Amino acid sequence: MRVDVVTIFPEYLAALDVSLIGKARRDGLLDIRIHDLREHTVDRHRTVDDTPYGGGAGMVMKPEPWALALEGIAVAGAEAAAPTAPQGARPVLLVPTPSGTLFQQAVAQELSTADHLVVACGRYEGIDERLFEWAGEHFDVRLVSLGDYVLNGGEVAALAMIEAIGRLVPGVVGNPESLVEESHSDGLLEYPVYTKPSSWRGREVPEVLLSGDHGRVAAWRHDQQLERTRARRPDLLPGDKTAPPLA
Ligand SMILES: COc1cccc(COC(=O)c2cn[nH]c2)c1
Repeated sequence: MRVDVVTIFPEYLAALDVSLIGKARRDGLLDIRIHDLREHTVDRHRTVDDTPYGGGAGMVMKPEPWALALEGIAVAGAEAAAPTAPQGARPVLLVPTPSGTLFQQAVAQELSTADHLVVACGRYEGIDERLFEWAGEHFDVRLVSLGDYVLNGGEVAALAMIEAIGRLVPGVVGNPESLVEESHSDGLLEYPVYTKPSSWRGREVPEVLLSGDHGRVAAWRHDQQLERTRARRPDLLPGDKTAPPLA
């Protein structure tokens, strides 16, 4: 998968050189390229923002530098896209924004199958809306929120989304088994985990986990997932949300 990130703070994305994502880059599984939006300005002051029409506080990002940056990527990307990419498979333009649809594991799963992801990191009060209208002609535009809170810019959200998506690309995570039993992969929260020592500061590991009875362990883990999900995220449970508390 090719991933282009456009930002006015390229150094923010240095974290993508570390750990599993960094290794996937070095192994060629993820072709991640960071672009400085200011390289695509046309004035001496390298202006990327201006005051909002209609007034109000803050600044709005100008559409032209973004269009120039994205054109450079989309055109270049078209040549460099994986030869197996189906003709006309438009790149996904992923825009982290408080006004987007909620980013969830299902979205990460879907986007992990894309050939080309372009992530636009907005700042200030946002990007001129016409940029997204223009981009819709060349990209599959996805305005996505990490959650109901506001960050100063899209970079932190981009790191989270790229990690959530990238780790699902085949080969990035060594043992794909570890992707199966994760929180949200089966719609429930993850069960509690334990490791050595079996007795720690007077606290014991649940006996069932030491029993060697895989059937009992699996049943206990599933019960724990249900209990945790009921307690912390009843919204994830299908059907009647007011299920009576566990006995
Ligand atoms: C594209 O325009 C903007 C404007 C303002 C901030 C941001 C950064 O994203 C967030 O703040 C965010 C993402 N998910 N939850 C919060 C982008």
